Amino acid sequence: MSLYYEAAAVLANSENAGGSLKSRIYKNKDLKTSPAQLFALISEASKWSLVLKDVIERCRLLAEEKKLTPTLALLLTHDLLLAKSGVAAHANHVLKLAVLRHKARLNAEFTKARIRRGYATVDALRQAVEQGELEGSDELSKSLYRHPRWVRVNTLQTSIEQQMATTFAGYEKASNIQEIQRASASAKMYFEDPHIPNLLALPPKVDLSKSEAYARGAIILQDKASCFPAYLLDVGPDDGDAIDGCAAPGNKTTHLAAMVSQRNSHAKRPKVFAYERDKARAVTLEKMVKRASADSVVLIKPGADFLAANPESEEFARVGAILLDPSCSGSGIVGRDDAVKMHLPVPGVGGALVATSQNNRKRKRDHETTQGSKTFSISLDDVVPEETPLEGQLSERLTALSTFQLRILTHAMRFPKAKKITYSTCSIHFQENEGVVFRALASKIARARGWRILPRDRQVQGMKDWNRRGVLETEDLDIAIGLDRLHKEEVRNACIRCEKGTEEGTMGFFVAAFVRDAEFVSGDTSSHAGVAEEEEEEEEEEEWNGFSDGGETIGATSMQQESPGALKSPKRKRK
Ligand SMILES: C[S@@+](CC[C@H](N)C(=O)[O-])C[C@H]1O[C@@H](n2cnc3c(N)ncnc32)[C@H](O)[C@@H]1O
Repeated sequence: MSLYYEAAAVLANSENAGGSLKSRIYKNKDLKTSPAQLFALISEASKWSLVLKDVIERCRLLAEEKKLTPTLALLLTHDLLLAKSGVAAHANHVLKLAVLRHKARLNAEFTKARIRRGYATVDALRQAVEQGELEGSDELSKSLYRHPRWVRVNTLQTSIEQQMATTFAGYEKASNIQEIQRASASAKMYFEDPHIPNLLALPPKVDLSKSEAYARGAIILQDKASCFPAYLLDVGPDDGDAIDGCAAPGNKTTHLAAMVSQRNSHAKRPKVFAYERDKARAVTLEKMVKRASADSVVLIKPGADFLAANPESEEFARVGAILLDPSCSGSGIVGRDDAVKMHLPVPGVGGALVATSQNNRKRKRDHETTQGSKTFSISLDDVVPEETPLEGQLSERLTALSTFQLRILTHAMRFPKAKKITYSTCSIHFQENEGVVFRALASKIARARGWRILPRDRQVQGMKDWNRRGVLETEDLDIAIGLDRLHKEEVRNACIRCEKGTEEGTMGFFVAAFVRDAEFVSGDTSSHAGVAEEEEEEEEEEEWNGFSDGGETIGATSMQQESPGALKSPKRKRK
């Protein structure tokens, strides 16, 4: 019987504290029940919860059986009505008796619920539940544009052709993304993305977590927008090594590693240095990199602060490209559609009160049974969110974050051989996006080292074709001062945005790329580079106080410490 109590205890943590449902169950060594049995009960009961909630409320089960909580009632009713071997408890157990007493009424209400929904047989209803059709119609009416399940095919291990012939064999090809957004939530359909190579869109509840390809990292669940930075960086054979300055959990790192590997022969395959300041997140990064078979390309710097990386270090002498995806407000993040919703019955709601001529009580109307209903989402699988929305006073947070983001970006501009940088956030706020870009372009280091925006017409094809571009919130913004109208427009149009809840099916996102020409790259001839170095020396002490040479991390700060003060770089000890 511990099965039901333990399942109810797991579900009591609806905030998903401590990880996804799966990891919380499988990592809990104190459980008496088998993790597989517990996980199966919860995920099955949640799929059926929309129907069972209705059944339980109409039977007034909670009003009559005071020992049952809404969660216990749902789990027990599920097993009573739908599990092959019924309620898993001995015959006289108090919980089993509590539902068995109502078996006939629960069965009758279950039949009525099926008929009301228009399913001729239990098998037909079961199929609809499995395919998320009941939830689907509910959600579809709420939102026109459902968020697809984006799947990146990991070219370090496989190809899109191989995946079409195996993992997605039998899937129907959609002709546009809207077909995916409107399909039933677990329909076996795919759409090949026209902007990002090796990316597929699937309906949101297609369950790939049990597929062999997902388990071994051949496919990676990654939002379309999150694939933009590595693709826009467009690393080529002449770009040498790369850095991912803010790497965990590692989706962009492994994408970058795949692109670096694709474009270089094995013999001269460059490295990707992956910085992650947070030690716990660095552990996840290591796992993700290994699972994606990117460990021969990626060199992880666990617990290391990118701001403390010494650009002059010999180790980075070949770094030509830098990807920066720093912590941000997370305001573009889309709620997880793949999470399973648990609809709990509400005590005192429903009530199969039979109408009598005496008291003229009427059966409560359908809509009343849903009033006050409690619904929560549980995240079933182990996909790690890239960012967690940060809390606090928005304007203060934005000022602190954008100061930190600018420091990260201008630090990257100091790497002597770097000629490409992408800067991205999953934020929708101007201050963290175009605001940082304008400030970076106006910085002394950018001017001294010849950094400029990568204009739209020089971007890689898929990004050039993407129509949602940057915004300029106010014309007289101080950060845009010094740029003439045409240049401002060029920068705005070079910035790429994604909006959540649109027909494009992306999260809210921002990315821009910076480049500089060979004559500015140190060691590549040119008088410009000489002038740049002189100018830069002037500002060095004023703007960046550095750290120890050799890229050692000192005083790495944690995400929670990102107040403007805490975000200052540690001191550099000069030789
Ligand atoms: C938005 S997340 C990165 C998501 C990641 N790019 C991906 O696609 O999976 C930002 C990460 O940067 C890390 N971070 C923030 N500041 C850093 C710094 N100064 N040096 C290294 N890592 C940093 C945070 O701990 C966090 O894990």
